[in-house]
Amino acid sequence: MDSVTRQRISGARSVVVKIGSSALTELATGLDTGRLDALADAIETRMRAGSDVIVVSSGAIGAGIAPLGLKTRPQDLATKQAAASVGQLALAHAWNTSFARYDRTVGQVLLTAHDVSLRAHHANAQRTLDRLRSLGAVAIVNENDTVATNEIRFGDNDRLAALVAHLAGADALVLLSDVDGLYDGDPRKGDATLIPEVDGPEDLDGVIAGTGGALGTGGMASKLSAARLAADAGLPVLLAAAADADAALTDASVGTAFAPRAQRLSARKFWVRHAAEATGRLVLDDGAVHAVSTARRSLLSAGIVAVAGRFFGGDVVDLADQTGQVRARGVVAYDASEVGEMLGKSSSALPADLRRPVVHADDLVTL
Ligand SMILES: Nc1ncnc2c1ncn2[C@@H]1O[C@H](COP(=O)(O)OP(=O)(O)O)[C@@H](O)[C@H]1O
Ligand SMILES: N[C@@H](CCC(=O)OP(=O)(O)O)C(=O)O
Repeated sequence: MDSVTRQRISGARSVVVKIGSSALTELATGLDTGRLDALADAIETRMRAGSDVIVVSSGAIGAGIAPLGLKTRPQDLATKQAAASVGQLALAHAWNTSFARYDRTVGQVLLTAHDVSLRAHHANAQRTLDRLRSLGAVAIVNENDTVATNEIRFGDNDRLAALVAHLAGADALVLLSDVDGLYDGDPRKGDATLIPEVDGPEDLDGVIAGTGGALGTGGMASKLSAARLAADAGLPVLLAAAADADAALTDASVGTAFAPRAQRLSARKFWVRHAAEATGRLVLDDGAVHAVSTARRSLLSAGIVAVAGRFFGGDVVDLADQTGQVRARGVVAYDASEVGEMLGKSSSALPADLRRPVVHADDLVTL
């Protein structure tokens, strides 16, 4: 159990540790401060050994269920938000109390997907995280559930944690859950085998990533997509049980280790693929789909058959095929109204100032 990936995780200078609701809360009783203390112990040990740690803590909704007299995890947005507003207070207080045992100060950082989608906001979050770190405080990050609506949600904290790891320039991501790693099928549904190492997509062939527990949000599928996102950013990921936090944070000898891809995406391409909100959509004919997704060429106006949305040059747009499937994303060079005028025209038929590619290959990522 001493792969290069595990060595990178155990030796990482800066680590994002994400803790799932299922590891911190119980439906009937809410927040489990005993488990939270054990996690804070393991994190403090890692910090004293010289690493910077950012905590991404789920559990606000889970911690709000019992105090509000609810019996199950709410499904509608308003009740989820009410539960999160109650629970986030308890959660932040519990982390504060727990780290106070070590005279360690904590800071709460609540983010929306919007905050990391726009590069200006991105820099704000980055600055706060950076200053907390330099002041020796631990950032406790969560999604700002009370203002996030369905359209602008991260969706799950696994994704939030991977994006935070990227924007904070961390060296590794550790996902702690109620399950001790990735199995080839949902272990609650019968026999399943633990997969200790994932070195590339081929190791996921045949793996069934099922839904989460009564309190979790995205289940295993969201952990796998967060691992892919982190891999694109060049970060190794460890998925382990919160009960094994000690081992996970000392020698990374437990759980499933996901190797990063050999060549990380450039920061710009990473941002286009994973963080930015698309403000419009271009529909491409088959030739243009082939050009951008297989031949990795720039998108020219001749291959665009339709345009939707209000966007401006420099925004990120989705590139879809004619069945509606989004095949790529890229930074568009023109405003929506200009692209509307250029549809289907070859560059030579356009005025000189509209002859650049609509999306340059360097600004384009396939999905
Ligand atoms: N292939 C799989 N391997 C491991 N766990 C799986 C798999 N498919 C589904 N699961 C379930 O995913 C759950 C963890 O996801 P979730 O409840 O969302 O956790 P968290 O609250 O930590 O984010 C586990 O309890 C496990 O039962
Ligand atoms: N922001 C939400 C958690 C959302 C979430 O992804 O939960 P989980 O799947 O348990 O990591 C909360 O604090 O309840």
